[in-house]
Amino acid sequence: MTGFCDRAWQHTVKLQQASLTHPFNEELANGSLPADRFQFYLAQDARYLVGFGRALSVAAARTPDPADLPFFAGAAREAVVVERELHEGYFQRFGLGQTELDAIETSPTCLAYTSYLLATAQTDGYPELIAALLPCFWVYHYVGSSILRQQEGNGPENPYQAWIDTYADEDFAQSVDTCKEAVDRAAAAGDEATRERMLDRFTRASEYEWMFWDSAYRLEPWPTAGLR
Ligand SMILES: Cc1ncc(CO)c(N)n1
Repeated sequence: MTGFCDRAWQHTVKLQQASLTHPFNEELANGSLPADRFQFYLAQDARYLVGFGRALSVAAARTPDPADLPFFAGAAREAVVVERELHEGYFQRFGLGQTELDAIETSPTCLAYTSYLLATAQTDGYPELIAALLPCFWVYHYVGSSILRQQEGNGPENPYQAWIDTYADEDFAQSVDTCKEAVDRAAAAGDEATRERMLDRFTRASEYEWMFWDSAYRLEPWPTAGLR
């Protein structure tokens, strides 16, 4: 029998494919992505990761299965500490200091996605929350590992290689598997209405993943910025 996660991926397969072939990721893969778009992405992602870490901490606190607690608490730490180190490396490489970062305003999409995860953590049940958190792992590993596979053997130095390697990594693959197992268990323990809501949260988060790259590629401004 196929589990919830396999069905959820099938349900969103067009979206996942579109994330992979988005110009942001195609240009990241061949190294041609303009630095300002990657810098904008990093500034947004640094803020996103704090919200993601908070939502993961809520999942750790609320899991009915103590065996899942170390995973969610550990993932919260990874999001805030380890991925932050990846960012720091890039901030140095691009000469981005706190002043430059502060000058990049949190984008509408970054705020929407982060707020969505925090609202889900606050108001939804545990199964819906972890279904919303799963694409954050799965989509990144899918994109990172697909890019790495495409790159096989070719090789001038790509400035984005550290990013690609982080998400293609075996440790990150392990996180995807652990999260999928927790989501499949929560889906199996719930009723059909719960699974419907889980699918909705999974789909919405997958949409936000696509939008996050798209918004960085467009250096998404606030349409109201001129009205302040
Ligand atoms: C937007 C986004 N989603 C997922 C990840 C993976 O942790 C990330 N760094 N940023």
